Amino acid sequence: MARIGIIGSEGAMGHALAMVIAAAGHELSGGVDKGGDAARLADASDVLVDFSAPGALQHNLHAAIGAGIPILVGTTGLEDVHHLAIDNAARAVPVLQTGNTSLGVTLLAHLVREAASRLGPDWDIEIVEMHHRRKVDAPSGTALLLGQAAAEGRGIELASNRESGRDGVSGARNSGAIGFASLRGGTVVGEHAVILAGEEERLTLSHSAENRAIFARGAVKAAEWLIGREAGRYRMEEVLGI
Ligand SMILES: NC(=O)C1=CN([C@@H]2O[C@H](COP(=O)(O)OP(=O)(O)OC[C@H]3O[C@@H](n4cnc5c(N)ncnc54)[C@H](OP(=O)(O)O)[C@@H]3O)[C@@H](O)[C@H]2O)C=CC1
Ligand SMILES: O=C(O)C1=N[C@H](C(=O)O)C[C@H](O)C1
Repeated sequence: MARIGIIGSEGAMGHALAMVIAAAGHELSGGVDKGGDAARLADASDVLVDFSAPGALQHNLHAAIGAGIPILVGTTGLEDVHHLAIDNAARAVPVLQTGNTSLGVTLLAHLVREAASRLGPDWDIEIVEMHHRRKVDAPSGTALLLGQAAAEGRGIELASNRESGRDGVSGARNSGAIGFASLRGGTVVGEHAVILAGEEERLTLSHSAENRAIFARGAVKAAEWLIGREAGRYRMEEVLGI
């Protein structure tokens, strides 16, 4: 049994996590939201699970370091400065950051890497995602994770080949670009499709999340796995062994 502390405990993911933590026989050591004391929560926990907001990240990493415990970062909308902070924190404690903790998306990323590598640069890659109307960041963390997998398969950098938010006379598609399109509406939990468009044929690899429990189950698995590890930055693939 592990003592798991939730950052973002009153949010949609916080509620999904609390149910999975109880079902898995772990102890919910507490939860914090905006203005809460993450350091105190960390002192009472074996591991922190963060599904909150990018603005909270630095504070949460400090809390984990202060208590000497691992932290799983599921929050999306992260920028370079956040990834740098994660790299620094990972020198002191185990940290796992991922835009999607589900088994399905973790496997999908492998398939996308493989497809992008085998099909080569003549196949255009476009990533389409749809989420609920409350979502504040775009493209989704998952779309970016899948874009990163495609870029790795291609042997290119995502940052310099990324095209998103096309509008107006935006010009023809740049050769080798990885495109992103984001839809928002209703209560959609998470839909992602990676389209590889070639000459007169198209391959689509996709994932549909039907319930946030899939993210919560993966997050709890990752939290269990992180306890007792050496300091370092880990990936979801390592947790799931795929
Ligand atoms: N990696 C993955 O697999 C998944 C990632 N996510 C990501 O997780 C995050 C949360 O998603 P979701 O639960 O739907 O969002 P919600 O908006 O439902 O919940 C966010 C929670 O975080 C809290 N919060 C906001 N700012 C802070 C802060 N500075 N410190 C502590 N808590 C804070 C909010 O509290 P308050 O209301 O007081 O502001 C709220 O309780 C998003 O970034 C989302 O993209 C979501 C699903 C899966
Ligand atoms: O905000 C959400 O809800 C989700 N966020 C993650 C993302 O940005 O990809 C994961 C999932 O798709 C749900």
